[in-house]
Amino acid sequence: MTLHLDDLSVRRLGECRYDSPFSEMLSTKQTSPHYVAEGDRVLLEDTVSMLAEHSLPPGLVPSFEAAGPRRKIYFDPARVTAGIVTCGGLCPGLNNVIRGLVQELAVHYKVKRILGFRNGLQGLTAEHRHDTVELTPERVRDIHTAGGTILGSSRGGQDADEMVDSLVLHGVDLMFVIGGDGGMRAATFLSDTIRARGLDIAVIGVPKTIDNDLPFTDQSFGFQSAFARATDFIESVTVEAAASPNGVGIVKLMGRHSGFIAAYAALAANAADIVLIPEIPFALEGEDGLLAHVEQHVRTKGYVVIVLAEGAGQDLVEQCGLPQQNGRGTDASGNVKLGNIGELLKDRITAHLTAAGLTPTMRYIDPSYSVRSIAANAYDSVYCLRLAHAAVHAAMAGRTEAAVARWRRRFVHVPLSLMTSRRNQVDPDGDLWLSVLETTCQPAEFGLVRERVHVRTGFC
Ligand SMILES: Nc1ncnc2c1ncn2[C@@H]1O[C@H](COP(=O)(O)OP(=O)(O)O)[C@@H](O)[C@H]1O
Ligand SMILES: O=P(O)(O)OC[C@H]1O[C@](O)(COP(=O)(O)O)[C@@H](O)[C@@H]1O
Ligand SMILES: [Mg+2]
Repeated sequence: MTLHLDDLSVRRLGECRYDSPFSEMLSTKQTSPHYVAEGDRVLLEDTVSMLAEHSLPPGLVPSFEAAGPRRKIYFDPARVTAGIVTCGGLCPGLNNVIRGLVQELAVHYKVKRILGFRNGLQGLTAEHRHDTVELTPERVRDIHTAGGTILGSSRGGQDADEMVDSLVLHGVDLMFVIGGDGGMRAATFLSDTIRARGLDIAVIGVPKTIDNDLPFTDQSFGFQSAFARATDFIESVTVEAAASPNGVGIVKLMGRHSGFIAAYAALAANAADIVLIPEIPFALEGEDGLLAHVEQHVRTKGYVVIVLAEGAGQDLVEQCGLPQQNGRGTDASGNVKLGNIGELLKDRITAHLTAAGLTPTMRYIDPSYSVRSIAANAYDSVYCLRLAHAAVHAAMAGRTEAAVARWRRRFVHVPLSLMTSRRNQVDPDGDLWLSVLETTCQPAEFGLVRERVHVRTGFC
């Protein structure tokens, strides 16, 4: 993918004229080093070879604007109303982000009115727009101890004009959209309409996805909590498979198009023999196919453990799955409904091993919702809080059509257009996948020789 310098710049609503009330907290006030300097930017690329390739003067080196508090802000905090919405699938840490936004807005910027829209973007439709929740520090004090989102979430398309009408009706100046790829597209859609109507509303996205499939962010919040939980299931299935004659343990994890949860959980458990992800197609039959490898493990070790991302092997489900295993159409948000690769593998492995005289003891777990509905762990709690702080600073400083993200371990502003420009996936030629191969000792390909596509973020 090739980027231009303009792609990295974040839109500003206008000149920042107000002193930040944040300065009351910082002892050195206007000169505090905590304020972000105008020229503070975070490099897009961090390898010497990539930087050398460009050999550009510093002002032209591709970089993101650093997030954080500004001395001067765009909005007058005393007059501001903020809105918050959570969209799409659940993810550990949603409540932490809501809590962080509310606390930062109310305590440090002294924003008096913060509205939560209920049940995702549905809450911005004409029918539901009056069913909002007034959010205060007291209301959100303990919400981070629970998974899910106190605001509710949903999938499904809404009319942008109708949603912007709701923002206008409630007098919303700052809108925080906590969502995945769909939510970031919806935030773009909202921003386009706001801009077309000449309204002074900042839209800031907080990228959310347990699949870790959003680009330009080191790792999405909640991901670490989710894969830690997934690890427990791999450990249980391993114990079961190891204790059973011809044991076959299969854990199917979420990951529509990206196999990060499967890869990380498999590494953490360090017990899987085979990891299958959407990024790497595989064959069932043949001497290098998956079934032959499964049989070999059962013959030599006595059992086999497979960690499977739900989006893996979709071509196989389509070609040879039973009708009830096939995915059909799309969900309300337009996401492809996946076929059930877990059920297909269960059936095919059982048939194959039985025919080979190794009647298996099948232990198949699909823990999907139990993985993403938990509360954030300590690491993600910190991460969510800091993302929320960055989001509030960005919006108060009049940044819009942008998401806050952590890039190269710094918090930055990423234009929404970039956030939706590509999908973050496990690079089959990268070091993460190599670690999986090193740990499982599985072959790089199961019966299929992959066409090698070199994925990297280019710049011109
Ligand atoms: N291209 C789009 N334009 C406008 N709204 C969208 C678009 N894609 C998704 N949305 C909306 O964003 C919300 C969240 O999307 P969804 O795909 O369900 O979850 P996520 O944000 O977790 O990816 C849904 O209400 C959906 O209708
Ligand atoms: O919530 P649903 O509709 O059952 O969809 C399940 C999907 O949601 C996810 O958990 C996350 O998707 P989003 O974060 O994009 O909403 C996927 O891993 C999974 O495929
Ligand atoms: Mg999504």
